Formats: sequence, structure tokens, C-alpha cells
Amino acid sequence: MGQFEEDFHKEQSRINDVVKKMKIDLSLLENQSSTVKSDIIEIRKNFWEDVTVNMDDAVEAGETATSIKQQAEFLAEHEHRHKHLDRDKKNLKRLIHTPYFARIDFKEDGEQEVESFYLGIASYLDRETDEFLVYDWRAPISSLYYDYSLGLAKFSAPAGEVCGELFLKRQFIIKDSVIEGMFDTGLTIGDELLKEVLGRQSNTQMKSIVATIQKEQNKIIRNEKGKLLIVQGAAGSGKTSAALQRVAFLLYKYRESLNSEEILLFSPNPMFNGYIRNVLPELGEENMQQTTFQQYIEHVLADKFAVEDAFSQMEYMLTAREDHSERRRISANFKSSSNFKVIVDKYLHYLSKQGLIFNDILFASEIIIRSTDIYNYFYSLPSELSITNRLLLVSEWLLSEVKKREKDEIKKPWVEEEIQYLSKEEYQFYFQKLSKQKRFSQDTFDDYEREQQLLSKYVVKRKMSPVRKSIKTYQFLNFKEIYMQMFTLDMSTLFKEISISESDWQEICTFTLSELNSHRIPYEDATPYLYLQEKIEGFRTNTRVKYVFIDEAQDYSKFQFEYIKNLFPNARFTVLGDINQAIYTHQAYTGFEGLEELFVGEHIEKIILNRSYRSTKQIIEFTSAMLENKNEIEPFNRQGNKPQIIQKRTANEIISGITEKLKISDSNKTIAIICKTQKECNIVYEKLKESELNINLITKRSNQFEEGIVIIPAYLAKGIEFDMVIICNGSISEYGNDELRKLFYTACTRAMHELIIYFTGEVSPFIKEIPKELYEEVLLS
Ligand SMILES: Nc1ncnc2c1ncn2[C@@H]1O[C@H](COP(=O)(O)OP(=O)(O)OP(=O)(O)O)[C@@H](O)[C@H]1O
Repeated sequence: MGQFEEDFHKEQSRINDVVKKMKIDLSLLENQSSTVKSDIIEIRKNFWEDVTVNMDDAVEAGETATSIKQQAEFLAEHEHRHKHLDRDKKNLKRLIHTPYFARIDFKEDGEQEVESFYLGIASYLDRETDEFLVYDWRAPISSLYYDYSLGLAKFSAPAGEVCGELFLKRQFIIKDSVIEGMFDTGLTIGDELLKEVLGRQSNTQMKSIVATIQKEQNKIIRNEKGKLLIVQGAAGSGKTSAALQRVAFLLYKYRESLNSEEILLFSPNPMFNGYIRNVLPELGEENMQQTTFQQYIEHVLADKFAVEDAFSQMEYMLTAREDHSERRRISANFKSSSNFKVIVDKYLHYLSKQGLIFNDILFASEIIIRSTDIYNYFYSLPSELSITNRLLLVSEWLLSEVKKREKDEIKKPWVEEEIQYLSKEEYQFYFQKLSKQKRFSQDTFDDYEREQQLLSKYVVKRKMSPVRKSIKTYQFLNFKEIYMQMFTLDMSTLFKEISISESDWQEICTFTLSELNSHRIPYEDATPYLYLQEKIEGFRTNTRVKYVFIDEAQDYSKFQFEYIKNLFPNARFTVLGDINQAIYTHQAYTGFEGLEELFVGEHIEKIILNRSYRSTKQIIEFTSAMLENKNEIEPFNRQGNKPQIIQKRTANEIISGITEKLKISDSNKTIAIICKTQKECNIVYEKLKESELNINLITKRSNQFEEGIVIIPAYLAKGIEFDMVIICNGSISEYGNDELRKLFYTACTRAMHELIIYFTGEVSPFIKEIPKELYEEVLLS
């Protein structure tokens, strides 16, 4: 038997031993879990029997409450235990399937022996010997595997740095407790396993990458210092993957003080949430909270406006008549720039001296406090106070005015009338309240005068309650008008400082006012609107969230970053993006400089990922050639066919070409037909439907990443990948404008193994620029 066979044999026999122990533990866990489950059923069934219920007097009622509380706690404790056992069971089942993926042999300085450590998705302790048979990939020692090749190595343990030498790095592919592959490697993480993993077909669900995390990615995952961690990474360089493994790492490292509810991920669209849903559970962790920025703004603004989303804005830009889309582009571009923030901040300054717009306070359709009085009161307050603090004082003043008004109202005839018309239930309700009060005030119960007086007070208070509520929620502030006013003032002094012409500003003003007057808020206005509102009314912060992740961050404006930062004052931020995929060209994207400015004085770390793992070498070479910074992206050496560029005479011929391709392609593959817009997707879908192939149309409302063949607009395909990508129309007529370069690049970089681009007439200039040897061309003869 050769050395390899011998090692292989030994390793398999270790796995057999470890799995045997795991199976015994699993059956113990199963027994414990079923006992706890029966206890829970029993407790639920007998809940009321085990509680002493006696409401005879206050003391007895108090004891009853305590008894119920104790019983509920007893139940909760059992349920909690059951949940934990369930989680342990699931982890153990995963470990039995794949006990580990790597082994490292390490000799610590000062020690005689080389020790072997096996790494898996969770730790496993031998209960008899108290020895770790598997180490969690997030344990301190595991970082040796990700960070070092053979030779001198060190890792940070809780007690300090541990130095030594790494003698072996062995990787395994294990399925159903059987070794399917084993590689010894001297490199950081051997290419063999990575090649194996990357060569597999894509899936509708993203997978965890713990067995093959690369050194640069590991820096992201284990980063603990920065208040802000910025990751600029090429398409397919593993930004999303690193972010998700980082969540798992944080949940492990801070398991005593951090839970998944305190981590929030902003993702590009709802479908993406579905795409990444399985990664953390696969690693034995619960998913973090997930949202999209759109969901957030809609949550806040939807009761006032029809809120446009980024995709509708994009679709409009791509499909509207050129003069219309140009006007819109100027507006969107400007509003997401720092220049507009200068205007908003100047406007805030202006408002601190004059110009806030208030609503009258009404009671029963009668004005009880005039907006002019509120205005005067507000501006009579010391101007050194912030607007927010002055508003607080205004609301206190208004509430005291309302109180005075309540006193006057009590004597009015409507009150007596209202008392007479109180329903039986209402009367009883007040009666009970009154009796309670009388108990304390020692009044005689049948004191009719007093009763009448108190009832009047209650009736008036109740009637005034919406007024008080509206004051507390600042409805006396006409915020919509305040925002609109910004587009009506003479801001000419500002234009000296910022780069916008008077005529462009006028265009922007006309467009914005017309939209807001029609109760529509354009996407580019939503964040400035909220920003201004929060600056005036005070930020509604979420102090619970400790980590915020922003994926596809190149699509966020400085306004949005600032808004998110203010919203989560206690959070650390991990922001991941790719400058080459900034598809919202109007967004005036300037890299992450704007973001860094928001964190001046705080610890910022920046990591750049240049190596791309998603696509074959041929696809990466082809797609990177479209970019200005061509040489910065390093392909992983995985071979495939060159991208194909196919010319057709007509759009209908393209459809026939696609149909033929689909018919001969492997049905297990994920295939995306990517069009520039939703409008085109709909047309192509209608035509392809006739082919009897099973095809799914993806729209911005899709929550699910469908299996098989999908038709999807380029801007929705961000972040996702497919075995094969077919670009429906790569003609100059579709992708001729340089502003669409990044959109085209994003669409092409979704391909893992195959990329096919159809066109009619003349091909897009982005392709013409690519050296011919990087693709295969099928032209009409
Ligand atoms: N270390 C790794 N080991 C194995 N696979 C990896 C590794 N890093 C990335 N991948 C794979 O590469 C593909 C791209 O990863 P991911 O989607 O995280 O990249 P991204 O940088 O977010 O891409 P994009 O910006 O283009 O959306 C995925 O299939 C992922 O599983």
C-alpha cells in the first residue's frame, strides 16, 4: 500500500470512529429531546391545574398572578431547552454527514509533539476523554488553516498569541461519512478543493464556503477592529459569501452577547434574500435580519406617497424618450450627490431662522391654535437651540394649550349631551375609573356633582385625545410643504458653490413639485426627504442593532449611507460593493470616499478582493476586458469555453436561436436569459412561452429565485449567478451608450460556466473593444 492509500485508510477509519461516537450522542440527544417534548406537552395540558387560581381579594389575586408567572416560566424554560436540543441535533446530523473538511498538524513552540486538529462546521467534544475531535472553523486555532501555508504560523487565542509550525494541511471531501476526496496542500488553501467546489453546478441557493475560504476573505470574516469595514471586490470575488460567513463568525465569537436579531443585512432585492437564505442555517446559525433599503423607506413613507423604487426608476431611465429620461437623469444624479446635500443642509440652516410650515390645530373642525401662532412661538425660542429641541418645546407648549382648552370645554353644553349618550359599556368603563378614583380621594360615592364633573373631564379628554396624539407625533408640522418649499425658494446664492446651472435647477424644481403634488415621491427624493425630516424632528434610532451589513453598496448614495448610519448609532458597519457594477449611473458614484467621510475619526478598514471565483477563466478574461481597470481582476484558473457572440438577422431569429440552445442544454443547469429592461423581458417571455419550455419570468416582485430557466432584467440579476447566461441582445442599439457599460458588465459577470451573447445589426462597442481571441464569433455570412 502506498503512503497516500495508507493515509487515506487511516483517515477513513478515524472518521468511522468519530461518526460512531456522534451517532451514540445523537441517540442520547434524541432521547433527551423527546423527554423534554413530552414534558412540554404535559405542562401545557396541565397548565391551569398546576396554577392556584383565587381572585377573592387583592392578596389572593397577587398570589394567583405569581403562580401563573412561575408556571409560564417553567414552560418557557422547557421550550428553550427543547430549542437548544433541536439545534444540537441538527448540527450533529450535519457533522455525521460531513464530520470535517480539513486537518492541520501544528507544533506549538516549546511543545514536543505535533498535534492534529480537524476542522468542521461545528465543534465536537468526546464526552469520555473531553478531547475535541472536531474544531469549529471559527475557533481561534482554525485561522491557521485559512491564513498560513506550511511553515511558521501563529494564531490569536484568548490568552494571547500562539506561535509554532504548521506541518500538514489536508483537505477532505466527505459525503455520508465517506471520504470522496483528500488533498494535501502546501498552498494557503489548495487549488484542488477549490477547483472541485467551483466546478460544480450552480444552485438556486447560495452555499457556504467554509472549507475553501481564502486568506483575503478570512480577513473580512474575522475582522473585529473597524467601526467601518469597506470591501471593494470584483464581481464574483466572494463579497456576499464573506459577509455571510462573517455573520456566522460573529455569532460564534460573541455567542454570549450577540444574537441574530441584532445583525441586519441590507440586500439588493427581495429575491436575493431568498437566494442566500440557506447559508447560515447550513452552518448551524439562525439567519440575521434582512431587509432592502426600499422596504425601509416604504415602511416610513407609504402612507403619504406612492413611493417609487430603484427598479422603476431604472426602468424609466432605460425606456423613456431620451429628452424625458435626460431630464430625469439630471434630477436623479443631482439629488444623490453631495451637492444636493449641501443644499439640504443650507436649507436646514435657513429653517432654523425662518420658513418652517405649520398646520393649524383643529378640534371639532374649529381652529384652536393657529399655525401663525405656532410659527411665532417657534421662532421666539432661542435660535441657539436646535430645530429638534425647539420643536420639543413647541409640542410641550401646544399640549399645555390643549389642556387649557380642555378646561374651557368642560363647561360647554356638548359635554353634558355626550354624557347622556354614553353607551352602557362606556358608562361602566368610566364608572369603574371613577370608583377607583373615589377610593383614593375619599369622596362619597353618590356625590352627583362630583361624578358629573369627573365624567365631563373624561369625555373632554377622550375627545381631545386625537389632538394630543397628533401633537406628540408632530403633525402640526407640515413636512411635505416644508420639503417642497426647498424647490421654490430663491437658492441662487447656493449655485455659486455647487456645480448646477440655474436652468437645470429650475427643471429639477418643476419636476419635483409636480411629482410631490401628485402624491408621488421619486426614488431619488425619498432619502433626502427622510433625511430632512429626521434632521428636523430628531432621528428615530434603532439602538438594538449591533452589526449592519450593506451588500451591493455601490448602489447607495451618500445620503443613504448617512441616513443608515444615523439610524443605527450603536452598529458596526460592513459595506461591500464593486465600483464596476455601479449600475445606477445617475447615482454619481464616487467609490467609497463619501462613506469614509461619514466615519472620520473612527476606525476604518478597507479590504480589496481582486480574485474572482464565480466564472471560468475565459469568462473573466472576456468580461474584465470591458473595464477601464482591465488588469485588476485575477481569474481563478478554471477552464471553460470562450464566450460566444452570435449574430442574427432579426429579433425573431434571436428567439429561435435561444430556443434551440435551451432545448439542447442540460436540464439541471440554471440558465438566465438577461435583457436590459423588464419591458424586453416581458416580450421575450411571451415569445419563448410558445416553445413549451419551462421558463420563469422574474420581476421586481419575485421573492423566489426560480429553478431552471429564468428571464430576468439585468438590474435584478445583481448578486446572483447562473451556470449559463444568455444576453438577449448585445447590439449597439441596446448597449451603445457608455453609461450602460456597467450594466452590461454586471449582466455578463453573472455567468459561471457559459456566456452567450446574441445581437442583430452591429454589436455593442463594449464587445468591439475586447480582443477577438477572447471570444468565439458566429457572424452571418
Ligand atoms: N473561497 C471560496 N470558495 C469557494 N467558492 C467561493 C469562494 N469565494 C467565492 N466563491 C464562490 O464564488 C461565487 C461568487 O461569490 P459571491 O456571490 O459571494 O461574490 P460577490 O463578490 O458577492 O459577487 P458579485 O459582486 O458579482 O455579486 C459564489 O458561487 C461563491 O460560492
